[in-house]
Amino acid sequence: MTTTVSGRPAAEDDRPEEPPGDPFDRDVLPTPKGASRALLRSLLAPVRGRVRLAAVLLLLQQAAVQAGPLLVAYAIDSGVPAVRRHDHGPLVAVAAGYLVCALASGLLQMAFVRLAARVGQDALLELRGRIFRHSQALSLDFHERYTSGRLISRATTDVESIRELLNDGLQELIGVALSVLYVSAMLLYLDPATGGAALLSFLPLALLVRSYRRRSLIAHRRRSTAIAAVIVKFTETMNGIRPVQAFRRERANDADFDGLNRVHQRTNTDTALAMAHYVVCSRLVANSMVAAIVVWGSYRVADGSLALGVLAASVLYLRRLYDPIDRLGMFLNTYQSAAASLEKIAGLLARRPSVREPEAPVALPVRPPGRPGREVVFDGVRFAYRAGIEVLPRLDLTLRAGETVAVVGSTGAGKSTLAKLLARFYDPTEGRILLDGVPLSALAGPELRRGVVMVTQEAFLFSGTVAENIAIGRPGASRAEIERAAGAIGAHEFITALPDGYDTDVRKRGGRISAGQRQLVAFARALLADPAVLILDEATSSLDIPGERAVQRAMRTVLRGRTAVVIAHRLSTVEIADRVLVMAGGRVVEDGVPAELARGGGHFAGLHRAWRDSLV
Ligand SMILES: Nc1ncnc2c1ncn2[C@@H]1O[C@H](COP(=O)(O)OP(=O)(O)OP(=O)(O)O)[C@@H](O)[C@H]1O
Repeated sequence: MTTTVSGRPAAEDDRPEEPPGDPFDRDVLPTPKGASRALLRSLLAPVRGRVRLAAVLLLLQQAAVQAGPLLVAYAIDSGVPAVRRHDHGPLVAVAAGYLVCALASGLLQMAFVRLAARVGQDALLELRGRIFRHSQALSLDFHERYTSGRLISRATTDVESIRELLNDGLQELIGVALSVLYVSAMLLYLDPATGGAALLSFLPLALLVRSYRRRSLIAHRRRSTAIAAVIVKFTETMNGIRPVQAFRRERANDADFDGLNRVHQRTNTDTALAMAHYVVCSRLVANSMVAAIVVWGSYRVADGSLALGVLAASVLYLRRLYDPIDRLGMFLNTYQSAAASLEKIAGLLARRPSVREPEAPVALPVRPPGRPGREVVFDGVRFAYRAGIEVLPRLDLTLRAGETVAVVGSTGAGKSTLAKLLARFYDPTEGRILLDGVPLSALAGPELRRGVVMVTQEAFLFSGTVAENIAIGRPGASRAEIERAAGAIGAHEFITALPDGYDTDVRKRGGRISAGQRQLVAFARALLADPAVLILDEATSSLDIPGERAVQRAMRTVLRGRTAVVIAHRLSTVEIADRVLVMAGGRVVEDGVPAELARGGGHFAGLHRAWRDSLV
């Protein structure tokens, strides 16, 4: 079995075309063949013209650089004998030529670097934008499994390694390739025997490069995975800093982080070791070759079959031939790092949203005036998050337009799943969900979001002002509309009491807005959105009595005049509902008017009694 730079078996590192198990357990998602290259091509396509111009600049710059030793040979073999004849012309011409070449090479280099930097930056701007847009468009099931830490790693460290390739790496590669071509041509021109011998030395060097590329790609893949793991741990810990501190998880987290950090350090060392191995071996080959050619050339100069100037120029050219081999190592290092990153980004960009926009969207029928909300039908709906583990076995359910439906049941009963299906965060595995007779899957995104809105438990606030947070419900809403919505919800008073009123930044003065107030802002947002169907995942965290009353009042306002589904955790919420659904094991086991069900002898009656007792 072959072993890798870090001593682990190579087999486990081989490119996972069809990796066993869950692809999300790995950092590299399955990528269609050639996707990395296609991605790079598509990034460079809009700047193709400038890439060509940059290549021409580099071509000319190399020609200026490589003219040096030829001028030296001319100076020794023609200039010096001419000086002996008191003819200074050739030597002056050599000096002038040298100066012109040096100047031209500097200016061309500067023009190239500026152009290449602009090309690289344009391509990266596009790539970062693509990663963001694509990630945002991917469905919830993807985000639940991929994690935001990995996405951050893709958009930062992976993009950064591609930046290095575009900025420095390509210049290195083109520079190396051109100088090898020029130098080989010059050597062959000066002395075909020496040139031929130098070219032969490329054979062991090519083998070295091949082996280095393989080792280094493996090392870089591991390194990029290790960085992502560090970022994932970091973001997860900081996002959950409250439970971390509440449960004194700091020590355990330190230990976990230390472990991941060390893996990262080790993978970094692995990439450096692979590079060092290559550099040492390539220098050994290069130096042995130069020594051999110098000895052989000296004998040829001694027996008169080679001019001294040609030997001197050949040795200068040989040095220039082998110098780029180190630089080639640098380039390969950058390239493999970028290739590993490109592979991961391509894998991410190859994911398609599992919840797709319809190809031929259908509009919702116009609501008759005065009719509140829309009718919702779950038609033979079955659902599994993961293949084989069915969470909703089969659901046939009709929610009448304008009805407020409370959904209750023990934890894991499937309440949130039902709500998320109705909000089309997921598509049913089988069956359809209809809104006034139109399948959700046939509604275009904006139409769906106007039709169905879900307010989640955590009542998330985005960075920005309170007014901006409410306006998310209806972009473009006027300040008066925002204030009216907040007033209807009963949030106006607390908002105006904030230091900058509606213009208070919710993040900067973090924590200033309490849990109950956050919910009120979320309700105001929903009221402004004015959807036909509102889904509300009631917060489980208990508020103080005035806070609770304010939220209850606000809830009544926001639910009025539409079809509403509330995942209820409180008796007071169930009591305002027209209908209650009791769920167990993914099925609706009871369905009726709350007061009637409470009088019966089923699940809900028990739950109702327990609630009442807890209030006494
Ligand atoms: N993202 C997910 N991936 C896989 N399984 C999930 C996912 N979300 C929920 N489940 C599973 O689906 C089942 C129903 O979960 P759901 O969240 O709908 O229950 P719930 O009634 O809303 O519970 P709770 O009141 O605790 O929120 C549970 O067995 C749960 O483990």
